[in-house]
Amino acid sequence: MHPQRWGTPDAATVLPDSALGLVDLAFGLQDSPAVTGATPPRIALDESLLDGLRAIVGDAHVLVDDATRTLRTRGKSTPDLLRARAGDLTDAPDAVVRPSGHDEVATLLAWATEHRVAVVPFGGGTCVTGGLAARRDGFAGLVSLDLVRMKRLLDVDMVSMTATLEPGLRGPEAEALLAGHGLTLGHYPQSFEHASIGGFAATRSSGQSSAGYGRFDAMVVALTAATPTGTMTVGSSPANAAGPDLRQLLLGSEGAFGVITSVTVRVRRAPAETSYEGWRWPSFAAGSDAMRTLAQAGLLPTVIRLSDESETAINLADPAAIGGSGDGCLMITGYEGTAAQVASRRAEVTTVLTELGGVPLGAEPGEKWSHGRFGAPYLRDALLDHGVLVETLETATFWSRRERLYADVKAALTSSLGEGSLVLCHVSHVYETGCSLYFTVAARQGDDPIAQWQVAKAAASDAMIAAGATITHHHAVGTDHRPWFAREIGEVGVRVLRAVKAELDPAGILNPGVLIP
Ligand SMILES: Cc1cc2nc3c(=O)[nH]c(=O)nc-3n(C[C@H](O)[C@H](O)[C@H](O)COP(=O)(O)OP(=O)(O)OC[C@H]3O[C@@H](n4cnc5c(N)ncnc54)[C@H](O)[C@@H]3O)c2cc1C
Repeated sequence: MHPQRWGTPDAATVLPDSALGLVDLAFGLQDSPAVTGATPPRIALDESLLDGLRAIVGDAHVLVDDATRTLRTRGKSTPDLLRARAGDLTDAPDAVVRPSGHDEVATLLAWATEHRVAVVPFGGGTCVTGGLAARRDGFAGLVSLDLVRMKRLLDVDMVSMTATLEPGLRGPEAEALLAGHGLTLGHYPQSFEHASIGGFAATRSSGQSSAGYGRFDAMVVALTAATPTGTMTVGSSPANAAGPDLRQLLLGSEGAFGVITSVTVRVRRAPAETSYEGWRWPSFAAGSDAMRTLAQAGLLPTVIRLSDESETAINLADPAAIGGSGDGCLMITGYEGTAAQVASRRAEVTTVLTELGGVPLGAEPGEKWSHGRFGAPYLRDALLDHGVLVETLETATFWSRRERLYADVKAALTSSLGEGSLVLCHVSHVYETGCSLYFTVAARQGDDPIAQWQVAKAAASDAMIAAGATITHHHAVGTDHRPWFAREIGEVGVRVLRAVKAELDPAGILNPGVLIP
């Protein structure tokens, strides 16, 4: 991936004149070019430590060149991109180390413990919560443990419908391997094209088809992790009552407890048919109530998302048509499966949504959404180029608190970003008992856009905790969410996590400063 932008340069969004005119009107166009030619700081690891790494993974897999170190610096949140655009590479690792498999990872962790070297597991690098910006003070150096060589499909069990994957597989690579067996995982976060299997597990990711396939953590039946004090293999059966579920200790552990070296997931037959369509609702509340009705009746489609009035009006999915998308609230529904499954679920959903007052818009909005579903992050770069601050955040709550959460977070963002800012929202994931709200903001960049965003983010995070919601539904904790995470889980929860950390990583070499409050 480009070190200062999302994805690949070929896919970059070029804003059409119509959109540029609207951006100018809303925020005032300001040229905001990225600094080029910045180099990472001096390598802190001395030659004998680098030789130690080389002895474990081989000379070719210990990389210390500027370009590789730059590419493994931080993740892809807007503050990460703003720092990268400003030429700030202070979080660059001293070396990038690429193990070939579980045993080399385990040896690396033992070596790092002995030599007090901090280790940051690196999957796809799409983290948006500071989970790749570990603390380095008190350590002899910091290495990025890049899982890029661990890309095998280790096993397929067609009887149980499970597959065991190595962590370095990116979303499309995993899907391509599974497609060879007629299977799919069905996990499509917006970062799908670049994020990895290990990253999905380590952050408890949730994809756009979560209504049909479930969150990533719900797909995982077993996993193996190398920790500094030994290997943990968990998940001996589809379900059990053998004490607390230790899979859940590793899922969402963000590289702070161990490095996930294989993941066994539940898989499904690749869908023979897919069909996406749009619905219009008179209000966000009416559309949300319809989603709740479907979820509680057990009638969810594979994909369901609902934009609020502002997001519907702005129509971010299609840069060529920004600002031109009509009234009310747009809902996208999608169906995947056999032709019979698609037809029957679509008929059931259509009956319920029509009864509740939804207006069917046909296939066009659905197809447009499906076509552009991985493209929106490129729009952020185009807007950053023109001096617009763009960022997202997400949360989740129970249905009975949805309205308050929406109002409070929106008010917090609007008042802290000031007049002229845009705050957009959609319901991104739906459950029987509640849903996730995903906010996108845009504002004119001030002199210090990172501080500007941090103020807004803190206000929104306070509002989430005050409303009894979670600080994150699927982006994870990283470093950015740690203070609010501590408030969410309470003092005893914090002590439990610290105790686990002390047991699995007594020297604290794994992702220092990430996750654990
Ligand atoms: C544009 C954009 C869109 C996004 N959309 C979504 C979305 O729709 N849904 C969603 O859930 N998230 C989304 N994200 C967030 C991000 O893609 C997810 O958190 C993803 O799961 C991270 O995977 P990764 O492979 O890139 O992990 P990385 O960014 O490499 O790492 C994330 C964290 O996990 C740790 N880690 C990585 N691999 C391992 C491993 N094998 N063992 C232990 N620890 C490990 C890292 O140290 C880090 O702390 C989005 C991000 C961006 C930039």
